Formats: sequence, C-alpha cells, structure tokens
Amino acid sequence: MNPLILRGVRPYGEGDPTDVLIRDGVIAGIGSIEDTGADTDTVDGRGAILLPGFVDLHTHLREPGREDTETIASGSAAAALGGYTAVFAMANTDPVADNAVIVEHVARRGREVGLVDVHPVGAVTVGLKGEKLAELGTMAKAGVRVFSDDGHCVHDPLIMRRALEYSKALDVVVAQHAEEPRLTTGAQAHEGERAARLGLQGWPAAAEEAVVARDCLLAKQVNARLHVCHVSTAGTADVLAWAKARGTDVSAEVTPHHLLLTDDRLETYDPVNKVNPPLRTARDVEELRRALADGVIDCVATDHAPHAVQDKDCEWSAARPGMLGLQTALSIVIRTMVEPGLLTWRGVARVMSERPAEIAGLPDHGRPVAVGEPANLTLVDPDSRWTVRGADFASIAANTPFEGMELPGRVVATLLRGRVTATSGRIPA
Ligand SMILES: NC(=O)N[C@@H](CC(=O)O)C(=O)O
Ligand SMILES: [Zn+2]
Ligand SMILES: [Zn+2]
Repeated sequence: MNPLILRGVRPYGEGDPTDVLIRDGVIAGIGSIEDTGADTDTVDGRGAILLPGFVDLHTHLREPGREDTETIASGSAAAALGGYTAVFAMANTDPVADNAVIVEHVARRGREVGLVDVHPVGAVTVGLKGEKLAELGTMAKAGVRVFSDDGHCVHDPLIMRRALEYSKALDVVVAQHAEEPRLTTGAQAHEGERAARLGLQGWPAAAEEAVVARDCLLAKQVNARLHVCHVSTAGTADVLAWAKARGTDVSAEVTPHHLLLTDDRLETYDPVNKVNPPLRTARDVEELRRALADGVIDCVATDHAPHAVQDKDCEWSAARPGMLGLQTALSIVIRTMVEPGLLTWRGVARVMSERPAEIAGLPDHGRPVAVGEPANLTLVDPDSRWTVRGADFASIAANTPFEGMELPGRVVATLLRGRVTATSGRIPA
C-alpha cells in the first residue's frame, strides 16, 4: 500500500489546516509534509475535520437470514460511507448468533468485505428466548466482546444476574435492551396523550426505566459492567446519573433518532417512524441531548435496523419497528448536538468513537489523532449540506425517517488502517 497524505485537514476541527502522513496503516507524521515521491497517494482535505473513525456499538446487518434487507457487504458499505471503521452486528439474525459457528461466520464475512471491522455480538440467551444462558464462554473465546439479546429484553432477573457474573469473569460486556415485557405487550407507541388520541397502545417510559434501574442494582451487586442500549427517556437518564454517582460500572448509548424525533411523528401513521423503543416527547429529546453532553449517556449508537418494503409499507400495527441509521448518524449528531453548542468536535470524537471503543474494549479504534496511532480515521466536511434519499443509500433497505431532510455535514473520506474505504460518497473500486 502506498503512503497517503491527507492535505489541509484539521484534527478535531482545531487550529490551522495541516497535513497528515499515513504509512503502513499508521499515522506517521502530522505537520507540513513534503511530497514523498510518485508512489504517494493524496487526499485534498480542503480544511475538513479529521476525527478518529466512528464505532457503532449497535448495528443490525441481517445476515444470516434477511439478506433481502441488508447483508454484511451492504451494511459495511453503509458504515464506511457514514464514517464508521468498526461496527457491532447484533445477534438477532436468523439463525440467532447464539453460538461460536454463527459469530465466526459473521466475523469472517466482515473481514472478507474489509470495509469496516465487523464485530459480532453474541446472544445472551439461547435463541434470544430469555430462558437459558447461551454459551458465552465459547463465544468469548471466538472473540465476542459484547453480548446482547437486543430486540428482546433479558427480563428474568436471575438470568440477567448470571449473565452479568459470567461477563465479569470473561471480561466482556452485556448490553441490555431494557423493556419490561409485561408492560409492553401489544405496545405500538410512546404511552401518552398522543398515542391515546390516535388509538395506539402505549409503551410506558417506566417499562424502560424499571429494567435499567434493576440492572444497575444487579451490576453493582455482582460488581459487573453493564451497557444500556438505546436510552429513550428522561427518566432513564436520571436513573443512569444516580447509578453512576453511586459507583455503578454502567454505560449507555442513545440513537440519533431519539436525539431528534418526537412522537409527533405518529400523526401521519407512517410506519417508517415506528421503532423500539418508541419516539418519545420533546422533553425526553431535550434531556437525552443534555445527558449525552454531560456524559451521563456515554455514546451514540445507530440501532441501524433495515426492513423490507413489505414490512414497513403496511398498517402501523403490522409494521416492524426500526429505522436506518449508519449513513445519517453523523449529520443528526451535528444537527442535534454540535449546532446547538452542546458538543465540540472533540465531543463528537468522544461520543462516536472513543467511548464506544472503550466500552467494547477495542484497542485500535477510538484512538487519538496522533503520530504512531492506527490510521482509523474519518474526514468530515462540516459545512456541506445534503438531502437524504433512502434509495441512494448503500443499504439494501431504504427505511429512513429522515427522507427529504436537508442535513449538515458530509463524510469526505473514511480510512481503515490507512486504506480509503469511502470517499466522496462512494466506495473505491
Ligand atoms: N430498534 C428496533 O425497532 N428494531 C430492532 C431491534 C431492537 O433494536 O430492539 C430490529 O432488529 O429491527
Ligand atoms: Zn433494542
Ligand atoms: Zn437494535
């Protein structure tokens, strides 16, 4: 691989534009770089912001089982175009990733595609059924660092306790989809005045908050680490702040859609807005932004959830929950966090790269933009505007709730170990 020079870039959006030399997958120099000869590749940065490559702790790639909606190849392309260098592929595939054979297959496919590091998430329980612990040890030996029954809650407190105990011994993390199923049977939308008026059965905030509180207590009890998926309510942020203040080893993520959209989207009955947990109120959105800015919520994760047309273009109650996220996450974070002054670009690096890499224990992602560090990088043009078209995404599915919106910020290039995996909205040949 030729050496690569990024010309005129601004690490973390700070200072005057400078050059960055990348050689053998590593940042070899920062400053004014002389031309190193004919065999050097160049990217014209035009003052773009250089950040550590993004890490998504929560992606649904749908392979195996629903390759009609996303594959490891198409999802990896979407990730690279979105500025990601590592993604965690959730276990709710068909068959479920609850054993070493499936997780090894997903990891191998990810390596073959080679656009992002694809880390398989292992299921906590066999078949995501919540009844019997899966073989966490063999999956951990196969390289799994994050375990989750996402799509389902590990609702049995004894099984959750056991999972936390094992996770501690194995030095992995359990990521909980917090939803008390007894409170959400048949639920279709955030429980509140609007859902009541529209005749949609409610998903109460307490169904999330109660499980998060319980799991924080359990994690503290057994001295284990816990990660909370897709926090959606102000109350959950309160619980997390309380748990962290008393020394609980808990981390949490928020999705871009929960940082921007509210349940006023229900008015159209368009199932593109159906997601689990549901879109909440404007006050929840405001508190989630504040919690992310303050570090009560550690990071942004997309919960990228591709769905087929027939599973979304139907009546609300029959539609599957979930929305695309990989190619819009950065722009939504700029709109909701950077533009209002809640996060600097250092803050963006923290919530989209550094903290997720730390939570998952990735040694070579979320590293500083500095000499000697792995060149897993994202170059962002903060000033350019673009209009969302789901049909143009690399994802096979097109279910974006941001269709037609004009958003700030574009990924100029993504680099994985010094190799360009996306540039100007395209995957290089
Ligand atoms: N978020 C969703 O609404 N759907 C996810 C599952 C999940 O994240 O719970 C999916 O797999 O489609
Ligand atoms: Zn979930
Ligand atoms: Zn999910």
